[in-house]
Amino acid sequence: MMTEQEAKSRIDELTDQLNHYNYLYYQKDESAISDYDFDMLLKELSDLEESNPSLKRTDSPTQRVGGAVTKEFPTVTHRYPMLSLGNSYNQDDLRDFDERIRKDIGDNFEYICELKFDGVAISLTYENGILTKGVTRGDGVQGDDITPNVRTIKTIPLKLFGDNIPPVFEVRGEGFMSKETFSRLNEEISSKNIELEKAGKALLKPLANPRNAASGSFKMQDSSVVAHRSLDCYLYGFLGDEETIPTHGAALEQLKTWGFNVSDTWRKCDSIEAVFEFINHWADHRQELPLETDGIVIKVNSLKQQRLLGTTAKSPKWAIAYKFPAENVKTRLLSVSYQVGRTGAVTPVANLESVQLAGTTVKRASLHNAQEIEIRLDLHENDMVYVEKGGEIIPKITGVAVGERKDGAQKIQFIENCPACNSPLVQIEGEAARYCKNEKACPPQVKGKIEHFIQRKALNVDSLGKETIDQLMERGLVRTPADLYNLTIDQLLELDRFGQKSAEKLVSGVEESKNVPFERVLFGIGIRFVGATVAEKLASHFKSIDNLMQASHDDLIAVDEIGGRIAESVVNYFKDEDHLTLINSLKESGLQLEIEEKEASNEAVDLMLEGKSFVVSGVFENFSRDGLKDEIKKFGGKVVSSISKKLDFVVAGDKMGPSKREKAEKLGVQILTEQEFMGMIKS
Ligand SMILES: NC(=O)c1ccc[n+]([C@@H]2O[C@H](COP(=O)([O-])OP(=O)(O)OC[C@H]3O[C@@H](n4cnc5c(N)ncnc54)[C@H](O)[C@@H]3O)[C@@H](O)[C@H]2O)c1
Ligand SMILES: [Zn+2]
Repeated sequence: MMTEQEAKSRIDELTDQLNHYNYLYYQKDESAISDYDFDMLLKELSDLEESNPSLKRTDSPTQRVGGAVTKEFPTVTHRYPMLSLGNSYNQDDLRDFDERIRKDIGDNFEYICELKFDGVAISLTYENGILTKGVTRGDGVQGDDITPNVRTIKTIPLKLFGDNIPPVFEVRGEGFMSKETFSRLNEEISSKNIELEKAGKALLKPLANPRNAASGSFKMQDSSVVAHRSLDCYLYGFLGDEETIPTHGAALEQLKTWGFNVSDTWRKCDSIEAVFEFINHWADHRQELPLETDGIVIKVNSLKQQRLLGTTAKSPKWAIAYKFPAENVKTRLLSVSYQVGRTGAVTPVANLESVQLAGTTVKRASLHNAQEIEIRLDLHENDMVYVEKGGEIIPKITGVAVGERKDGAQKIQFIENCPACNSPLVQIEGEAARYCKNEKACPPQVKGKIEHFIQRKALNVDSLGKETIDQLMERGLVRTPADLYNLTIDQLLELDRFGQKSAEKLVSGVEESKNVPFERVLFGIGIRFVGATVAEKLASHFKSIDNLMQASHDDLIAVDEIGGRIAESVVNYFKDEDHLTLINSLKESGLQLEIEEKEASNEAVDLMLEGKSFVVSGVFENFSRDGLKDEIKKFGGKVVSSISKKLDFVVAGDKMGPSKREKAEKLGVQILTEQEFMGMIKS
């Protein structure tokens, strides 16, 4: 237990600290700590105050809305105070909330659940159907009159149409910046910074996150600049003097009919369990929304019951926010390391002080390229950085807490030499990446080429693992993919952790890869820009590696979907002596370097699918979708696009849509697996 003295000093400390964070957050649009950390400190303060009521300060952040009015705009007193919301982070908190409500109004009530849009609260006043005022929340009692800025939002109606419009009323909503606009603005800043950097001028600061960007934009003096920021707004509340609307849900519907932008994501929930379902759904899907959300807002539906429940000084008792676990945290940059890929592209990776983010421990974040490091983020050694988890697996750094940078910290400069082989790096015109051009001797590039060659979509030698490749390279047994075909069991037995069984398995895996069709071999040799699909196109057009090697730039671009960049890369590839040696030795080892020519015996191909119609759906292991269609046609079958009663077969691959499957089943169309189809055409 704390002594009273300890409690007092902690309460003082927290009060000052949180008031300072509020000041930065609401006045400067800066987040010095994460929202989650802020909320935890606030909770600590509120718990301490509860057990020591006499120590509570009059300026406590637990008692008031965090913002304030500014001097830049006229001040407006709100007709109805604009409050904050109570917070919760887990189901228990929500059950407590539900219990409190039951105690006050009994069991007969419903909730409306909405998304908690992450922007800034605004209040709009309409008089005789005309927008007359747009005001910020300010300190909750008074706000800034930002009407000209609010008018730049295209989805806010300036004049209302419809029935039953009250003579005077207020709507509340969240002004926000979409994720797309946020990235666009940051890209603009980034390209301006390239010029500023060239001119030796001070760089512009990138926007830290959409919320702070929206808040900063609403407070700008020049509304034409605000207009360029393409702000938007979702409305979620109606306030009027007449009691004409019975429920919150009805109010949302009414607002929509009057032309307000109401997000369709809200739902009525008749129990706290249904609320949990709503939360779980959006926890998985909120990344798909065009704007950021930081939680869910749960409100008692009946406006009469809302009035019965009332409010505290800071927030309504009939509503609560549930916040998603943090997906944006701040941590320290420890160092930047560089990785060299198969193509020689060097990618920087940030090593971070490990931190919990959305349920996982994060130690690394991708940094993309030199421009990202030096210009967009302007990273310095030991910077505190904001890390965010988007859809990708590797989190990314979204911004830097510039205020916390240590004096004299050095700017981070992208390396000039390859970290693996020390060759000078080069920048290719029109590309953001820097490359190590020592492709034949730079170890990670050599290794990357072999890994590319043996992957499933290429030669599919799954008995060869990364560590084995390392060992084979170290012992000089393998330098190019062609060397794989000369490996002997005896050589393999020399390797660490290799027994007779694994050695045999590897050799037979390599042997089997000789049956892999030409297009996959072509993909496997790893010509730049020749991915699996391009390889297939080239293979089916040129039929053999010999024809392809003789093809000119013009021959190549004459092929469907082959552009100049690919053509140039192919032509250059075959100019290299070492590549020709590789091809020759693959040929000698007996790999498939031409399409098995079935045309010659075309007459002999049984048209065993003649008169049958097929729909092809999903992803296949042995064919591309087009390849499979060709196969059907070759055997006399007909490929159609939609499933009907007349259809004979559906060939179903991986990821076939469930609705298609359902339809086929309903119409009694026979569904074939890839294997079954292959069985049909086997002669
Ligand atoms: N990182 C920091 O330094 C820092 C500092 C201060 C505050 N904060 C964050 O801000 C929070 C406090 O801000 P607050 O007082 O604005 O409370 P809040 O953001 O937790 O909740 C109230 C606000 O939610 C918004 N909202 C979004 N969708 C809504 C909907 N459908 N219905 C109703 N309201 C909706 C409204 O703007 C409303 O004013 C803190 O909990 C903290 O997370 C962070
Ligand atoms: Zn290198």
